[in-house]
This record gives sequence, C-alpha cells and structure tokens, in this order.
Amino acid sequence: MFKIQTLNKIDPEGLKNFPLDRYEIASEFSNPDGIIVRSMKMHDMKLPGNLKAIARAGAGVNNIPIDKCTNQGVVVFNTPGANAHAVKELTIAGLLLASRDVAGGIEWAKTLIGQGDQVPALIEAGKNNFAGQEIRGKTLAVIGLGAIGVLVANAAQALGMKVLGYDPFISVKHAWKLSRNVGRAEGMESLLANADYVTLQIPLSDETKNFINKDKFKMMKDGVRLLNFARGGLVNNTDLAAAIESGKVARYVTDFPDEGTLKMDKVISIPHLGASTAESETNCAIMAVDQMREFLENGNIINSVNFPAAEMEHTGGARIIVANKNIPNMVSQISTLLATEGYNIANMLNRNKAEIAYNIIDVDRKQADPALADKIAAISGVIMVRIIQ
Ligand SMILES: NC(=O)C1=CN([C@@H]2O[C@H](COP(=O)(O)OP(=O)(O)OC[C@H]3O[C@@H](n4cnc5c(N)ncnc54)[C@H](O)[C@@H]3O)[C@@H](O)[C@H]2O)C=CC1
Ligand SMILES: O=C(O)C(=O)COP(=O)(O)O
Repeated sequence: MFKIQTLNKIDPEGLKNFPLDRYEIASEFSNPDGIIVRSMKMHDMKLPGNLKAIARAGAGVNNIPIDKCTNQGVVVFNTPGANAHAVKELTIAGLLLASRDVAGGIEWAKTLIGQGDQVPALIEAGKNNFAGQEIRGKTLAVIGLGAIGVLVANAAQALGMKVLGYDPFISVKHAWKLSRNVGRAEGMESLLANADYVTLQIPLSDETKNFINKDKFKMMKDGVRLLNFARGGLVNNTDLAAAIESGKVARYVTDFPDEGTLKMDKVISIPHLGASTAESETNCAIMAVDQMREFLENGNIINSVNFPAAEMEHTGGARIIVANKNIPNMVSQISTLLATEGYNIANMLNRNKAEIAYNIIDVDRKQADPALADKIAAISGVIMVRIIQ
C-alpha cells in the first residue's frame, strides 16, 4: 500500500484516480510515500523518511524546498499548463480592472444603500469619479512567455493591444504557440519604456526575487499599470510604495496581497484566485495524481522540476530505479554490482539533469532480492534506490 498525504484540498476528480486497493489517501500521515500539495509552504517541514515524491498540483514550486528534496532523492513534480487558462482569464480581468475603476465603483455603489428612489440619479451623478481608459491600442509588456504568458500575450493581442514579449529562456514549444503579432522586446529598457501595462508571468526564485524594483520602475512610463499574477516576492514593496506615491504606477493589480500592499493606495488586491476554477483544480489534480502513480508504480518521471524526464516501457521482470550524483563511473559500478549479484540487465535507461542522474533498470528476473537495494545504496554517490517488483 502506498500512503499519499494531501497537504491542501485536492480535487476529488484527481484523487479518485488512486486505486484504493493500492493507495491510502489522508491529510495526516506520519510517514507518507507521496505528498500532493498546492500552495502550502513546505520549507519548515521535516521530509518523512519514506517520502519518494511530491506532486505540486499547480505551476509554482517556490513553496517546496527543492534542493533538500533533491539531496534526499525525493522527486518533485508540477503540472505545467494545467491551470494556465484560468490564470490567463484572470490576468485579462486584471487588465480591465487596472483600466476602469470597476472595483472602486462597486464599493461606492454599495454606499448608496438606503437612498431609496434616489439611487439611479445618484449613480448617474457619481459615475464620473470612476471613469477609465480602454486597453485597445495600448502596449502590454508580458514578462515570461511560458504556459501562461503566451496565452496572455495572444489574448491581449486579440483584444486589440500591442503586445511585447520578454523571455530570454523561452522554450521552443511555447515559441511555436506565440502569435506572430507579438513583438520581441530587444531588452528590458526598451520593453518597459514602451509599455502602458506590464504583466509578470515568471516563477519566483532566488534569481527573480524583487525583479521589479526601483531600477525597473525608473525605466517605466509614468502612469504605468502593473499586474502581478505570478508571486508577491517578484515586486519590491518599498520601491512599489514609492512608485505609487510619485504617480509612476497608476495601478498595481496583485493576486498576492500582503500586509504591505493591502495598506497601499491604487492597489487592487485579489486573494490568490488565479488558479481557482473548477476546471483548473480538476486538471491539476488529475495530472498530479497520474504523474505520482507513474513514478510510484513504474519509476517513470514526467514533468519533474528536479529530476530528468525518464520513461521506459516496463517489459516485465523486476525494475530497479537508482538516482545518483551526476559524476563519472556510476553506471559501471551499478551494472558491475548487478552482474556480481547474478542479475542480467534486460533494458536500461540513463538520464541526467544538472547534478542528478537517474537510471531505470529492468532485469530479467521476476523478483529482485530487497537486500540488493541496500547494496546499490552503499555505492558512494547513490542518492536513492527502489525496487519495483
Ligand atoms: N496566480 C496563480 O494562481 C498562479 C500563478 N502562477 C505563477 O505563474 C508562474 C508562471 O507559470 P507558467 O507560465 O505556468 O510557468 P512556465 O514555466 O510555463 O513559464 C514561466 C516562464 O518564465 C520564463 N522566465 C523565467 N525567468 C525569467 C526571467 N528572469 N525573465 C523573463 N522570463 C523568465 C521561463 O523561461 C518560462 O518561459 C508560476 O511559476 C507561478 O509562480 C502559476 C499558476 C497559477
Ligand atoms: O499553480 C500555481 O503556481 C498557483 O499559484 C496556484 O496556486 P493554488 O493551487 O491555487 O494554491
């Protein structure tokens, strides 16, 4: 039986894909084999000894201690693209909320309760205070052209905006999906100097923390509207407060409000609703569960953020999976040990990603002795071994 712990509410449509004769699912387990999580912060959590994999039902993995997981041989998955349409739609809503004072107007309209028959006239008299601008013809800078950024860029272009994209690491897959009408920014300076709206669709990492700071605000037009449906830590709050105060930023729309931004003027705060649609929650849960099962049952790795992709058809016989440091001479030590122990390799796959190498080895025996795992684990540089019978 595999034990799967859910750290957030995970859509049952996904969880039902765990067959109950082989899986136990609960929100509390002392030593689970797998964890499924959404946004809960795991950095202070001690990783359970049996833990083999963490699946993030969503895109951002900044809530997961990736390096610690890698060092302990724990494979971390996410579900790329599974919630991208939901975030695209809310980002488009953000563009409109940044342009027309719909939020302020709604608040004001509620204050008219009790004015009886006067309400329609008061509405007409007061609406001037909430007028705005159109997005058509304005320039949008999209920073990050991944699953979400490409959809946002294409949708904004279809709504009549001029769109400039910026992503020095754009993947071929996403480049193919980008409308040819989306312009390529030559660099940050020209991108920000030309933008009426800037939207962030990049991950939060050590490299991107405080990505929007006083230097970037300096490059922006006065009255720019900034959208952040990516992560709060991408924007430096002190510099944002100064940019709002000086009129550089006309509106900041954020899906990640904090105590600091809640107190600022001109900020529209959304309570992290980007991926909160029935469709996205289902998509993410199904993908997370499928990837977790594929790894636990077959050792195959699909959409991991810390391990290489590795898929090999299981042709029968015992399967041994081994993760090791990506250094020379590991495969030969492992295969020599297998030969010494009398195992013939029927099929083998070796993949690597950064510091990690991962092997899937099928042997032509139905069962492998569990003690074999300990012998492989004793080879210096081996991080994780598991036998799948
Ligand atoms: N508001 C919400 O509920 C949600 C927020 N997100 C956030 O959005 C982020 C992006 O999500 P996806 O598009 O699905 O991820 P993705 O991995 O498909 O795309 C991210 C893109 O950002 C690019 N990038 C990375 N560093 C960059 C930099 N310094 N400058 C320019 N581009 C850079 C990458 O090359 C990649 O193309 C997630 O990491 C997460 O933080 C994602 C889903 C839901
Ligand atoms: O997928 C992401 O990165 C998100 O921010 C969505 O978070 P959530 O699953 O709604 O807690």
